[in-house]
Amino acid sequence: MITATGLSKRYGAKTAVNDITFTVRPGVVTGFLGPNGAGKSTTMRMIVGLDRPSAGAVTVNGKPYAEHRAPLHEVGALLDAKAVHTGRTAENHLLAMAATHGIGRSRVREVIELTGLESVARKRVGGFSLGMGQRLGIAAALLGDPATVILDEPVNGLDPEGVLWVRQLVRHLASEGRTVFLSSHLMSEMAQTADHIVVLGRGEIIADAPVADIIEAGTRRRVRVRSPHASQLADLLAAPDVAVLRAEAGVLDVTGVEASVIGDLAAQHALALHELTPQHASLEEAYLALTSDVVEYRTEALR
Ligand SMILES: Nc1ncnc2c1ncn2[C@@H]1O[C@H](COP(=O)(O)OP(=O)(O)OP(=O)(O)O)[C@@H](O)[C@H]1O
Repeated sequence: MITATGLSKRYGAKTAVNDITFTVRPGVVTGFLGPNGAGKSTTMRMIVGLDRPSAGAVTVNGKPYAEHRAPLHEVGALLDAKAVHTGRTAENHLLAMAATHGIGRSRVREVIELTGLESVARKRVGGFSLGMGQRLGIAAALLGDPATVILDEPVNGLDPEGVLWVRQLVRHLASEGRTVFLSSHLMSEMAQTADHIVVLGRGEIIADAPVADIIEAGTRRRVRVRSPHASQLADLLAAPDVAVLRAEAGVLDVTGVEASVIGDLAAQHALALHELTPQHASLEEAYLALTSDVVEYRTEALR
C-alpha cells in the first residue's frame, strides 16, 4: 500500500508536484498517467526516498521508505533502467544487490529465470539493449520478493513480446495481493494493463478512478445509427442537447441520446434500423480530453 498525503515537491521556483493525495491499493494494478513533465517520476522518486518532499508525506506499507529496515523486501522499484552502466555481468549486479539484504543465490537465479535473462546473465550489463536493461531492472525490483512494486515506464524499449510479458507479469503480481504501481505514457497499454488509474497534470491529480470510469467520464458517448430512413430519424432526434452528424449516406453519429432511446423512437415511427451501436471511446481519447488543459508542452499542429 502506498499512501501520499499533501505531497509536494518544488525545485526552486518550479513546482513539480503540488499537494497530491492518493492511495495505491494492494491486489490491483494502478497506472500512473500524465503528459511529459507532469511530475510522475518526481512522485515515484519521493515514494522510494530518492527525493525529499517539500511538503506532505508518503508512506509505503505504513512507513516512510527510509524507515524500513530491509527496504528491498518492502518495495521493489524500477526507476531508470539506463542507470545501470556497469562493467559487471547481470548476475553479478544482482548478486551484489542481494548481498546487501542477505538474499541468497537461489533467489537471484529465480529472478533471472522469471525475467528471461538466462542467456545473457553472464554478459556485461554495459552491452545490454534497452529491452534487456528493462528486464534486468525488473529482476532487481523483484529480488526482495517485495509487497509493493513500482515501475516507471516498464515497457519502454521492449518489443511486442516483452510488452505482453510485462503486462502478464504485473497482473500476476497484483493477483498475488501485491501493490503494483506503474507509470506509462502509452494510454492504450494502460487500458489493457491497469485496473485503476491516477492521472497527473502539471503536478496535480486530475483523475483517480477505475479505468472504466475514466473512459466513461472523459467522453460523451456516441451511437452509430444506420437506417434507410436516416434523414427522418435525424429530424426526430433533433433537440438542444443532441448532436447528429451524418457520417455517410444512411449513417448517423448521434451524441447525447442513449442507444435504447433511439431504438424506441425508431420503433414508434416504424423506421427500420440496420445498425445501432454505442461507440466506446478509447482510453487515449478520454485521456486527451482530461489533460487537454494541462499539457506543459503543446505541439503545434503541422501545416
Ligand atoms: N532536479 C530537477 N530540477 C528542476 N526541475 C526538475 C527536476 N526534476 C524534475 N523537474 C521538473 O519537474 C517537472 C516534473 O518532472 P517529472 O520528471 O517528474 O515529470 P514526468 O511526469 O515524469 O515526465 P516524463 O514523462 O517526461 O518523465 C518537470 O517540469 C521537470 O522539468
